Amino acid sequence: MSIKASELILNPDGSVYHLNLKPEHIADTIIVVGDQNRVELVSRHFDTVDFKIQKREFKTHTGTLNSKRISVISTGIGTDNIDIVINELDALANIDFETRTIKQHLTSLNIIRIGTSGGLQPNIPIDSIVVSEYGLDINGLLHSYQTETISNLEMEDAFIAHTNWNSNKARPIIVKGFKSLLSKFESDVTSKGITATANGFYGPQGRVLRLQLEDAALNKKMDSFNFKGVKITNLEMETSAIYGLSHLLGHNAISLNAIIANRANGTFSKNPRKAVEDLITYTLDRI
Ligand SMILES: O=P(O)(O)O[C@H]1O[C@H](CO)[C@@H](O)[C@H]1O
Ligand SMILES: O=c1cc[nH]c(=O)[nH]1
Repeated sequence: MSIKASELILNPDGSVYHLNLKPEHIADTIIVVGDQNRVELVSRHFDTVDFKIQKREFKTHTGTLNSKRISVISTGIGTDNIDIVINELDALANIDFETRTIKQHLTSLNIIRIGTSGGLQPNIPIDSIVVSEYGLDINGLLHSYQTETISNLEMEDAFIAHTNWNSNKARPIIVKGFKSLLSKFESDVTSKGITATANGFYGPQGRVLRLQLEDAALNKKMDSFNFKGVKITNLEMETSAIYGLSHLLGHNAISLNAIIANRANGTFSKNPRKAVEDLITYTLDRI
């Protein structure tokens, strides 16, 4: 069955709607970063960059590193943007744009997030790296899809009970990471745990400037959550959607974050750019 023009939207030049990419423009290994200025910080390590494009916040560079073809794409901020990026990347890999039909042989992409994040545990140092063992959706995005196969009910129920989760909010979904990529990217300089993915930077991450929070104790309750030894390490805005959509579409993903804020101690990195550059080097050394 052919996918309608209103569902799979292609630009007049045949590229996919938001990313502005054609299938030949992406590699099977794709680094995703939030900040469009980070694309260049990654691709300047490549041996070659043979393709560059940008539309809105979605900037892509594709090239080679040690003979391996790699793309780096900026997602902008938030799971709403991740929904666009992962669905359009999957379409580029697995839908025939001529016939608008799903390909017989599907390609599994390796998607690697290089992000920044706030640490929740007091003992996770500023400027260190957290590898996400799980993504915790406290933003609701994944509820638009059929999540029975990817959710972890026992863990989610324990989180809901521990935090006395407000039932007016979307039910949290906890998605496991991908074993092979986890073992490739974790080391004795990384911490690992659950990455909570919020749908905002201020209230949704427990920050107070002028507005009071619905649940002022939520960050503390997340800090102290412990499910069979697994704790919530950090808060950011993309990982749960990357993990959830990657599982559902048959891709592999890993999320690596430089901890630039420590929410438990109230501290912020003195040099966040260096923390990000160190994470880029760490990641590229292991690809
Ligand atoms: O630095 P990036 O990758 O954008 O990640 C983090 O920074 C942004 C908020 O400042 C959010 O996107 C959050 O997830
Ligand atoms: O605290 C932080 C730091 C970076 N990004 C976030 O989403 N939160």
